[in-house]
Amino acid sequence: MRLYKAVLREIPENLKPLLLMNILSAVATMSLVALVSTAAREGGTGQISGRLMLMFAITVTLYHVTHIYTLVTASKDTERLIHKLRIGLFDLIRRTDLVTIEKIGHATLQGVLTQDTQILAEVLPMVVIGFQQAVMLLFLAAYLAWLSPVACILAFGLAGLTVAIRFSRVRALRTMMQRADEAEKRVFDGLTELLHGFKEIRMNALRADDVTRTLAAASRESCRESSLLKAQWGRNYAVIEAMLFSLVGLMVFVVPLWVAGFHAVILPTTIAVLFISGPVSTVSFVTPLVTKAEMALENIEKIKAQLFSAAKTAASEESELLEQAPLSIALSRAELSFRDGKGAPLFKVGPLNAEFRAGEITMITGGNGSGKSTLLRLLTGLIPLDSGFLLADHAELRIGQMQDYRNQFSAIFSDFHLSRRLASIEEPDQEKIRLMLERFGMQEKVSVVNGSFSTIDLSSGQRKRLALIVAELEDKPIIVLDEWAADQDPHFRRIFYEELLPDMKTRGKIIIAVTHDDRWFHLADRMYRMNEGQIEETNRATVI
Ligand SMILES: Nc1ncnc2c1ncn2[C@@H]1O[C@H](COP(=O)(O)OP(=O)(O)OP(=O)(O)O)[C@@H](O)[C@H]1O
Repeated sequence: MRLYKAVLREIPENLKPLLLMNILSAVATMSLVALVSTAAREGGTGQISGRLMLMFAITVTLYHVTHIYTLVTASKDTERLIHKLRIGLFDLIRRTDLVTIEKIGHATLQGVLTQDTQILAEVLPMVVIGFQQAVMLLFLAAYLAWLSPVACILAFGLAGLTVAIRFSRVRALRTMMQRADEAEKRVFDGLTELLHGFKEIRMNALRADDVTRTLAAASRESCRESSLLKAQWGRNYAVIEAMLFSLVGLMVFVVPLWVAGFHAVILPTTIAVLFISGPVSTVSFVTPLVTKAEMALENIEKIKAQLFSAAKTAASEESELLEQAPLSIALSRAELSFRDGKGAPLFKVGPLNAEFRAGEITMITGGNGSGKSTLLRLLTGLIPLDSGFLLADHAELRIGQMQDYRNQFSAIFSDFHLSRRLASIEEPDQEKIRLMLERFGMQEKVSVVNGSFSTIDLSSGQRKRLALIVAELEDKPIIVLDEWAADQDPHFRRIFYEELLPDMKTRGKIIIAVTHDDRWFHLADRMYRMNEGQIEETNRATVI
């Protein structure tokens, strides 16, 4: 029971009070059956005592209070469980390396963090109610056994048989749920394709037809799987209903034929059986939901385990600071292979040997797909090496130092993300921001208000300029720029190469720039060229 273990591990605080309330509510239900039976008997004589009415009112109140407590606590605890699971996942995600995150995929992570947690949120309170009703059934069974052992055996025999039939179908239902979930995921993927590729789709009828055809097929499949699943649910529900009516019939028509003197207890027994019907129905309704919640939790835990093992390799428990801001960083015999799902290598980078020094501009060039971005990811510690070493000031970096090492960088990757909040800067220097916005011709468009840019709805070149302003404000010892100037106009390109990079150099930064701008290669102190995953140091003249 994955679900039970998770509850025990994450939110054990209210389990005992919940159990107590469940027992009280079961006692209240049992008392209600007895009171209703007595009142029905007394009603036949034309006299109902006020004491009985008072006891009835107290018992109903007790049931109501315990039920409310169970519902409210279960809902609150479910949200608490989800919050804890999410916080755990957020923390693991931030500690995991980039390859693992990319391998798992954004869609899967989003699915786990939203859909699966949502399923838990909906289902867990119902499971608690199911448990409450199961406890109630135990007490009602005891009461029925006291009234008539034969009636108890027959009633619970039939109820047990129905629930057993339901259980035998759980595996089939689970498979159906999985198929319905997978079909729904294909619809989601198709929708993502439709929305992300909207521009291309609008411009090309053939592409639009193909995407909508695929999406329609996925939706049809999802419709079919969900219909099958819901039809099965409907059939199951009908079986339960038929069982409930059969139970009453059994008590009224069959048992009196077998058991001598049963007529004396026929009224309380029938009332007890009517009270059993609700809980049996709830328990059998909740059973497949447990399966659904278990599946959602399984998804969450699978991703959590994947993230955990990657996070464990990426960082040690003991975090260590570097002795100083590095004056040189290097890769030595560094290797990395991208592999497919079966482990077969797709692309190998390395062995890489390269050094980057403070007060130097190092430019990296190379064709598309030659491994430049991968080199930057390895050098910045975003992805771990398969073999070889990452060095700072000629000393191999220890796992515990990796976070502090990464903290030494400002980076603008080709797929950079610009955040509106200047979260990486403790106290933004307003004057410096104003001057930089002016230098980049952005003073009319953007300002910084309460530590956030007033807008980031800008052109891609303008967003890159803002990213560079952030990097300058961070003022880290190492700056990595992946084709920063590629989408800048000639004016800002010139400012970048002839003013900004030399200025950073004077301030003693390690500057690493991937670039194809051969017009400015002469400004590099060191040049590397990447080719099919290999790196070679080259002199500027050869490259030009
Ligand atoms: N996550 C990944 N999984 C599998 N292969 C990858 C992955 N990332 C990159 N590759 C492969 O590694 C090779 C190098 O990619 P990389 O992005 O480093 O090249 P690049 O030199 O930066 O290219 P470009 O100039 O086009 O940006 C490519 O063949 C690419 O297909």
